[in-house]
Amino acid sequence: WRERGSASATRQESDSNGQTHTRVVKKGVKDFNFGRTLGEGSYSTVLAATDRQNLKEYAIKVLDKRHIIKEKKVKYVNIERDTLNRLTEHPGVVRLYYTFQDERSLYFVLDLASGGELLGVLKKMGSFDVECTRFYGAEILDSVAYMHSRGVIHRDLKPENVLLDREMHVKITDFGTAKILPDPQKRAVGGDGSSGDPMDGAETDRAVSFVGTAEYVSPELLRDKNACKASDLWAFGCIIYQLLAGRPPFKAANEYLTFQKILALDYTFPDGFPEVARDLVERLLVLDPTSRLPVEHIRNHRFFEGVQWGKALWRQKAPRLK
Ligand SMILES: NC(=O)c1nn(CC2CCNCC2)c2c1CCc1cnc(N=C3C=CCC=C3)nc1-2
Repeated sequence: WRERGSASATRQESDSNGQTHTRVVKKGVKDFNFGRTLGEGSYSTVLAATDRQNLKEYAIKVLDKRHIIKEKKVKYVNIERDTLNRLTEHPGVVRLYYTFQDERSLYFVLDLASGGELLGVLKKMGSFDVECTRFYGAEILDSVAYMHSRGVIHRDLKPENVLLDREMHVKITDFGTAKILPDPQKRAVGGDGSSGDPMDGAETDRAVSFVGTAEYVSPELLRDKNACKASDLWAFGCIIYQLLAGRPPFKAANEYLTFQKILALDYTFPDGFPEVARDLVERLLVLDPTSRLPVEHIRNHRFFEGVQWGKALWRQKAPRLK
């Protein structure tokens, strides 16, 4: 399994002539103290870990090689690693520092988000007010816009995958089901490396083997197996609704009934749902992905009036959750 990621440690060594050389040393399991389990997947476990040399804390995703091969998931593991290697320059995305392996497992050394899941905080609060929804909505949107600009569709955006760091800023995770778009430079597109086309990434000719989490799945994925950038914006609309209402817009007794509600756009706003947010959600929860509000128009929507986008957003103090 070819490894990627920057060298993780260096050591100064002198040779017989007294010459000092810098040796690149790959870290390994013995360099970490492993702590609590943060999450479990069908072929991976995520553990909190501390680097014994510099005491830095990480989340280390341990993937069982035998299980990956048996479950035919090698492609997904490579997609996840390649996706994470593309998304290294944004504060809102969990960063992959480096990987290493041993006989049995692969190890992804990742940012630790010690604040847990946004969903956990939402459950404690019941629902967020407009100010908190605006802040967390802005950080999620900024992170999704960055992913899309790097040719990545998340495809399973949901409050469980929106983590919080120590300062309660957003860290989006779980790219195991992400989709990497063909390099737009190879197609006639605009200069910023992103086609800007909401249908970018639509899989029209190949069967899509993955469907996200029922409550946040887009109608196009259910109807035509099309996963495109606009599918992440549908999930974003569901998240904005859920932060303010305390529940997702489409939820039924089982997955099949939830899918029927999505395809029929069968949802209502609770009394007291803020008008300005309602207008934004109504422009995102649109059945036709090409008619959904694109990222730049979302940023300029009056719901986000006063938000300082870019670095300033990530430098400000997260609002006290009340
Ligand atoms: N699948 C992953 O890559 C992954 N899974 N987790 C834990 C999951 C728990 C269920 N909801 C989705 C995330 C992580 C990561 C990346 C790296 C990562 C970094 N920090 C945390 N932190 C947590 C802290 C408290 C509770 C859960 C997660 N978790 C992860």
